[in-house]
Order: sequence, then structure tokens, then C-alpha cells
Amino acid sequence: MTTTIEQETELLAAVPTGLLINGEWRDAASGKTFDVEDPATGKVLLSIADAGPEDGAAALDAAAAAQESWAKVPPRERGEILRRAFDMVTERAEDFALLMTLEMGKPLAEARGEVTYGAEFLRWFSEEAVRAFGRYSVSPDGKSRLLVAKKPVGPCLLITPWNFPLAMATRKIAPAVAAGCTMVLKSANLTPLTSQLFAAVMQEAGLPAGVLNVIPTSTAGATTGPLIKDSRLRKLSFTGSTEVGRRLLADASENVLRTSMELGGNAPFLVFEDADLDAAVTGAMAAKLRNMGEACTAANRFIVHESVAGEFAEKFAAKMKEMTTARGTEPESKVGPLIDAKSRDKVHELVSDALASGAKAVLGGAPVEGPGYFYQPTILSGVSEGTRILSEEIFGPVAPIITFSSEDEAVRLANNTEYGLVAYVFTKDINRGIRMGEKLETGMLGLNAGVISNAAAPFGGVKQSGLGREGGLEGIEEYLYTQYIGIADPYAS
Ligand SMILES: NC(=O)c1ccc[n+]([C@@H]2O[C@H](COP(=O)([O-])OP(=O)(O)OC[C@H]3O[C@@H](n4cnc5c(N)ncnc54)[C@H](O)[C@@H]3O)[C@@H](O)[C@H]2O)c1
Ligand SMILES: O=CCCC(=O)O
Repeated sequence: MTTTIEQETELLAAVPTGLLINGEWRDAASGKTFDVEDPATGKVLLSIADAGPEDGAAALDAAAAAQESWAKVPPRERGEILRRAFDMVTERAEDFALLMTLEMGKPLAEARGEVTYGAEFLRWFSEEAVRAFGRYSVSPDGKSRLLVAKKPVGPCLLITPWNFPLAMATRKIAPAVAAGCTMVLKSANLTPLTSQLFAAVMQEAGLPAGVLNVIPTSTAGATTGPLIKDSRLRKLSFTGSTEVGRRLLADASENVLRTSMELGGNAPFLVFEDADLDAAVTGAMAAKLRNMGEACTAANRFIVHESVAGEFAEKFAAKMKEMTTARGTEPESKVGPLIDAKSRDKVHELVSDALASGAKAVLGGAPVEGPGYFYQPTILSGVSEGTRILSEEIFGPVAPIITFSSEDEAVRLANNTEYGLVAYVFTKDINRGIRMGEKLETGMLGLNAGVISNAAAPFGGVKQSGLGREGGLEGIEEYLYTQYIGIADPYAS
């Protein structure tokens, strides 16, 4: 059912529009606000407070002041706050889903999926909060005792992207809460509303004042730059483009700040000659069209064995053709708008460049006429090596296909990128699947699977896709440091 204007207005009225600093919602010191737009219509949804450097400093003051007492809160209590937040987000799933659809554009069904995925980080880390164990051991020579403790790293700056407005925030906030860290969250300026609502839920779930401070801003660099150079900050966790991540890493080096970097991707999707082609097409649809292709995990290069490339392209195109583009609130919507005009133009630039270099559009190949930033689901065949579309993140519903004739060539093509986030492999040969795991230079691999994101798994990349892992047993470690205490021989006289 299409959502009504009344439903949308009522929901937007419930979203806090201020900055959250030390447990209070307040205006920006400058009094400035910025607009958040609906990418399907270009209309303004809401204006919210626009933090500047003064507000950033106030947020870090609050986080630094709360750190000592927050670290002393028993792990079980911290876990219970996260568990209550999980229950509350789940109860309000429809609100969170609609809000994400409004500000980011994804179809409602997908937004509901993100609520489930994003909430799961709250539940997972509510369980991990009580398992941040250290160890005690006897030294190899038996003469001393080794005590290894895990401690919260301290105040963190969390910077999130626009493409998964809930999950990218919970994937950082939940482990930080579990570990006993305080935070300043700089949400994405294109999609800050979901974080605003989520922060209100965290307050209601019992998170003490100052533990989570939220500073949406239209001036990211000017507002967060001074925080990164402030010695009270102990950790920067960033999710976004490799380009911005690289700059932040340079800034973070000044104080040798601990960092987690979840950056861009250029995922290869390999289809071998022995693959179940129907399963490969189902996987391709998920790996390409999830989030309209606006995912770091999106399949960016379809590398298909020459003997099955024609049949794969035909079957893939038949499925893609069924994908209706429409505002995400419409029941028929399978592909929502891209986030803004700049992103849509970049997608079209890459497609035009590939076509000019000899590729053929099996399907689509152009923006959709009319309001909003829609792009036609597109398949390109005959893309040649060296074309821009194979080396840059597309971030749109466009699938370029290239072919290979041997396993070695497939591996060479797949690894021919500075990125290393995820790869997808479709084959019925288990040994080949294992070989691919060993040969592909990525932090994650989908074996006969087109989506592998899971709160219980370590998400992250190698090469220029980043540093560190989010989720899984590893996720909480990013917010803990290890302290070793050497103890003299308790039997020595
Ligand atoms: N690896 C992952 O887990 C993952 C997940 C989601 C998105 N991404 C990547 O994110 C990118 C898309 O997101 P985006 O367009 O929001 O990325 P982006 O790098 O433009 O922005 C990410 C965040 O950084 C902020 N930012 C920008 N410049 C900054 C500066 N100088 N100082 C401080 N903050 C700054 C933005 O306001 C936003 O909040 C893609 O490259 C995608 O692959 C990666
Ligand atoms: O955009 C990248 C994040 C995608 C995910 O967590 O599945």
C-alpha cells in the first residue's frame, strides 16, 4: 500500500531536529540549519540543526566527561541498554523503514530489511558486551604471571555514510556501547534523519547523557577536523569513500589515533562455466540491485566464463527488465532513485564512457526522465579491460560484463583493482570455491551467494577498502585496547 502524506508528515514531526549534546537536544551555536531532501522528488523533508566547530567541541567535551563513569557501568547493564534498543527499533520497524525510504530512496521492502539488519547489531553486541574477556597465564619459564585485560579505548568519533542510514550507525554505536566507550556521531548530511530518530531511541533505552552525542553538519571537515586533532579523542571509526578515508587517515596520524576504515569497493562477481546459471542470476540480482547498487558490496564487475556469458546476460536481462523504478513508498517500486543528481550523472558518465569504448547496452543505459534521480537498470556486455567503469565504483544499477577463458585469467581480472572488500564466486566445484578463497584478494567472499552481510560476521576489506572489521567477534575489539600486567612470581620468597 502506498504511504499517505499524513503518515509521512506525522513521522517527520517525530524526528528530533536538534543536535544531541550531553543528553539534550539543542540548536546549533550558530543557529544555522540545513535541508534534507527526498531523492525521489527533490522536495525538502525537514530542516535540521547544522553543527559547526563550536558544537563539535561541545560534543567532545560531553563525551570526554562521561567516559570514566560510563566505563565503570557493568557490562551486563550496557548490554541490557542495547537489548532494549533492539526491542524498541524492532517495535518501531515501520517508522525506521519509512524514514530511510524518504531520506535515502530505497524501496520500503528493502528498508525493512535494513531495519532487521541494523537492529541485529544491537542484539549481537548486547550479547558480546559481557564477553570482552582478558586472560591470566603462567609465563613460559614459570617465574611470573601474565594478566591481560581489555579496556575501552575511550571517546570515539564515528562518521557514517548515507547509503545505509541505520545499519552503518548501529554497526559502530553498538560495539562502542558494549565496550564502554563514549561517542560523537557525525551522521551523513544527505541522510541524517534516521540517526536522529535512533539517538532518541537510545536515550529512551536508558543510555546516560554524554555517552552518545550526535552532530549532523553540512560542514563535515571543518566540524570534525579539530576533533581528530584533539588529544582527548582516542578513536576514529569511518565508513565512506576511499578518497575521504585516505585524507582522514592522514589527519589521524598526527595523534597516532586508532582508526577503523570501512571504505569503497569494486566487487568482482565470477561466474564459472560449471555454475548453476539460475542461481548465479539470482545472486547477481541481489549483489547488483540491493540498495539500487549503492552499496560498497555491490557487484561492480561481472566476470563470466566465455562459454556461458551469452546465456547469463540473457537471463540476467530478463530479470532486470522486471525491476520497476518508482519512489520507494510505491508498492510496485523495486528500484528507487539514486541519492542525488551528482551521483546519477556520475553513473551515466561511466556508462557513456563504456559505450563509447565499444560496450553494448543489453538493457537500459540512460537516466529515467522526470522528477527524482532515477537510473534505468542497465546491463553492458563486451566491456573491455581498462574501461573506467571496471576500475571505479559505479554506485548505481549498472552491470558491466566481461569474459574470461581460464581460471587464472578470472583471478587476474578479479584482483586487478586497488580495492579488496568482497568478491562473489559461482561454481559447483567446491575445490574451485576454496581455491578462489585463497587466491582472491578480498576481506570477504560470497560463495554461491550474492549477499553475505551478517551482524555475526566480520565485515571489512583489504587493500584500499580499509582497515579493521565491524560485526562478528572482531567488531568489539575495535573499541577495546589490550593492557598487559606482569606479576612477579607469587612463590618467590
Ligand atoms: N566498506 C564499508 O563498509 C562501506 C559501507 C558503506 C559505504 N561505503 C563507501 O562509502 C561511499 C559512499 O558513501 P558517501 O558518499 O557518504 O562517502 P563520503 O566519503 O563522501 O562520506 C562519508 C562520510 O564522511 C563525511 N565526510 C566527507 N568529507 C569529510 C571530511 N573532510 N571530514 C570528515 N568527514 C567527511 C560525509 O559527510 C559522510 O558522513 C562509497 O565509496 C562506499 O563504498 C563503504
Ligand atoms: O555499503 C556497504 C555496507 C553494506 C552492508 O553492510 O551490507
